[in-house]
Amino acid sequence: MINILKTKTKTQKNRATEKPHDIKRALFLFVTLLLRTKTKMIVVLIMAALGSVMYTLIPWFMGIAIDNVAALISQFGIGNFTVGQVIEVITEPLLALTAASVITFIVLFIQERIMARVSEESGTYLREMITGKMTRLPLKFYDDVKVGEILSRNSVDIERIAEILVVGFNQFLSAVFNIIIGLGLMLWINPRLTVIVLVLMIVSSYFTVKISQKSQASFAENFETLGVFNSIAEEMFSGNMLIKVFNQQEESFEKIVEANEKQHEAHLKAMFMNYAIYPAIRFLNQIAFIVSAVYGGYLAIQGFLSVGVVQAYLQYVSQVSEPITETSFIINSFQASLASIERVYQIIDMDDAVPDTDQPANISKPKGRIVFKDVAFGYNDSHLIMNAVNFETKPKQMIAIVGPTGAGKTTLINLLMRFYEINSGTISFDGIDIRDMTRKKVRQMFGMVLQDTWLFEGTVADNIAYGNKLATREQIIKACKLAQCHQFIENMPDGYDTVISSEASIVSQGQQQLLTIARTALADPPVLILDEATSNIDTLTEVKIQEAIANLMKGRTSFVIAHRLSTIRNADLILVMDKGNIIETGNHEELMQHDGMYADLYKSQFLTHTDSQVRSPAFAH
Ligand SMILES: Nc1ncnc2c1ncn2[C@@H]1O[C@H](COP(=O)(O)OP(=O)(O)OP(=O)(O)O)[C@@H](O)[C@H]1O
Repeated sequence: MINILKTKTKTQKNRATEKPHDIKRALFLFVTLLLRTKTKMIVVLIMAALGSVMYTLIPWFMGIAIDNVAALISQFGIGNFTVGQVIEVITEPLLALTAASVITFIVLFIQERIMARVSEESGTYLREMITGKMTRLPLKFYDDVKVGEILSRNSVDIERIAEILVVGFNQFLSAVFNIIIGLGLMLWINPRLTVIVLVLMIVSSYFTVKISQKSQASFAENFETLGVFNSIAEEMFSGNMLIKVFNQQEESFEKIVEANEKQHEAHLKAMFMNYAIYPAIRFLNQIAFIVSAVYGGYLAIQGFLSVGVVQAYLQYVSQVSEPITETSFIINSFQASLASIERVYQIIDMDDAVPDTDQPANISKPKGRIVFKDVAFGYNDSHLIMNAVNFETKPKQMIAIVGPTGAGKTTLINLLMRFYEINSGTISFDGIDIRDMTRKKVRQMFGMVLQDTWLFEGTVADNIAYGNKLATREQIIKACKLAQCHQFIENMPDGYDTVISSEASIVSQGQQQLLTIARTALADPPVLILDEATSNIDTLTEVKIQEAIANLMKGRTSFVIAHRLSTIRNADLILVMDKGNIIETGNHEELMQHDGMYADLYKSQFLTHTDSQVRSPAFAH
C-alpha cells in the first residue's frame, strides 16, 4: 500500500505541498464530513483495529512454530526426528497463522470497501453542495472569480478529498493501530532494545521527512517549469500568425529554448531525487532493523530470547517503522486534502444572494412602465459608480441608452433585471418595487437580444422554444417569420428539426442573431433589451436583423443600448450616461438643442459614419 501512496505523492508533488490556512477549521470540516457516515466510520475503526491485531498475531504464531521446531532440534538433535513430528509441532501455530492471515484479508477488504463507499458518498455530497450553491450565489461572486477555474479547481479538490479518504485515511488508520500494537508487543518482549530502536526510528523518520520535503520542492519545480514551457508553447502555436506578422519568430524561439532548458534542469534534479534520495531513505529506515537483528541475535545466542521471538520482534520492527515513514507521506497528502476541503467549504459557506420575498407581488398584465428613483449602486460597497439615477418610462416606449464605453449602460440593465442589488433607491415595474417580486418573475418580464448569441446542442426548434417550451410548431414558425429566419430554416437539411451543435458551425453569425430574435419573439416578453449588434455581419443580413428587431419591438417597451446614434433618432427617451450616472435625458431633438454630450457624440459619429442611411430606419416604429 505504501508504494501506491508514494507514487502518487511523487507524481503530485506540487499539489502535496499545499497546506490549509486554518488547520483547526479544516480538520473540523474533515471530521464533520466523516461524521455524515458515522455508522460506516465506526465499522471502519473496528475493522482497522481488528486487522492490526490479526496482522500482529501472524509473526507471533510464526515464532511459536520456529520455537517448536527449535525445541525438537535441541531435544533430538538435527536429523533425529521424523517429518511427522515436525508436522505435529507446527500444525497448530501454522493453522492459527493461516486463520489470522485470512481474517486480516477479510477485515482489510471490508474496511476498504466501506471507505470506498464513504469516499464516493462524500464526493457526491460535496459536488451536490457546490452545484446547488452555484445557483444560489449572487452574481457578484461571478465577477470576482473565473467560474471555469472555480469549477475545475473544485472538481480537482473533491477528487483529492475522495482519494485521501479511500487510500490515505485507510492507510493512516491501519498505520496508527499497527504502530500501537506492534510497539506494545516490542516493549513487552524487550523494553531496552525497543527504546533504542524507537529512538533510531524517530531519527531516521525525521531525516526521511526532511529529505522528502526537499524532493517535493524539486518535483514541484519540475511541474512548474513544465507548465511554463507548455503555456509558452501554446502561446506560440495559437499566436503563430501574429508572431510572423510582427517578425518575432527568433524572440519566440529563444523564449521557448530558455523555458525548455529550465525544464530540463528541473527534471534532472527531480530525477536525481527520485533515483538517489529514495534509496537513501530506504537505507535510513533499515538501520533500526539492522540494530535489532544484531542485538536480537546476540540475545538469542545468550539464551535471553528464543529464535522465534527474535524473528517476531524483527517483523514488529518493520511493522512499526514502515507505518512511521508511511505516516509522514500520508500527513503530507492529508494536509493537501485539508487545503482542498477548506477551499470547497469556502464556496459552500459563502452568503447566498438575498432571498426572494416570501409574499411576492404578481403583475398579471405587465405593461412595461419602469421607474428608477434615486438609484445608487456600486459593484463593491466601498465604491459607488451610480449615485442618484432617476428616470421614468411609459409603456411601449423606446428608450435608448447612450454614452461612452464604461459609462454604465450595461450596469443600468443589470440593475433593471435585478442581477445585482442596488445600494439605495427603488426600481419599480408597473408601480411595484422589483424587490417585491421574485427574481424569476422580474426576469420573465424581459427579453434580451444581445450581441453574443447563444445556441445549444439541439434542433433549431428546440433552440427557439428555449424560453417557451410549450410552444407549438405553428407558434415557432410564426416567431421565425417575424424574425426573418423562417426561409433559411426551411432551407436547412431537416428544416426546424435540423440539429445544430453548440458551436453552431452550420449557422452563420447573422443567422444566429436571427434565431435568438425568434427565440425572444416566441417568449413574448413585455419589455425588450437590445444590445445593438456591431459585429461584422454583411449588410444584407444586418438589414434583415434590424427589420426583425423592429418587428419585435412593436407594442413593447424597449431599451436599446445604442452604439450608433443614427439608429436611435426615433427613440422616445434617450438616457445619456457618463461615469455611471445619467447626465442628460430627452428625445433626439431636445438633446441636440441642449447641445451637450449627446450632441457632441452625435455630431462626431454622424461625421464618421457614412452608412447611417442604411441603418437609420431599423429601430423606427
Ligand atoms: N462586474 C463588474 N464588477 C466591477 N466593476 C464593473 C463590473 N462591470 C462593470 N464594471 C465597471 O462599471 C463601470 C460601468 O461599466 P458598464 O459595463 O456598465 O459600462 P458600459 O457603458 O456598458 O460600457 P461598454 O459600452 O464598454 O459596454 C465601468 O467602470 C466598469 O469598469
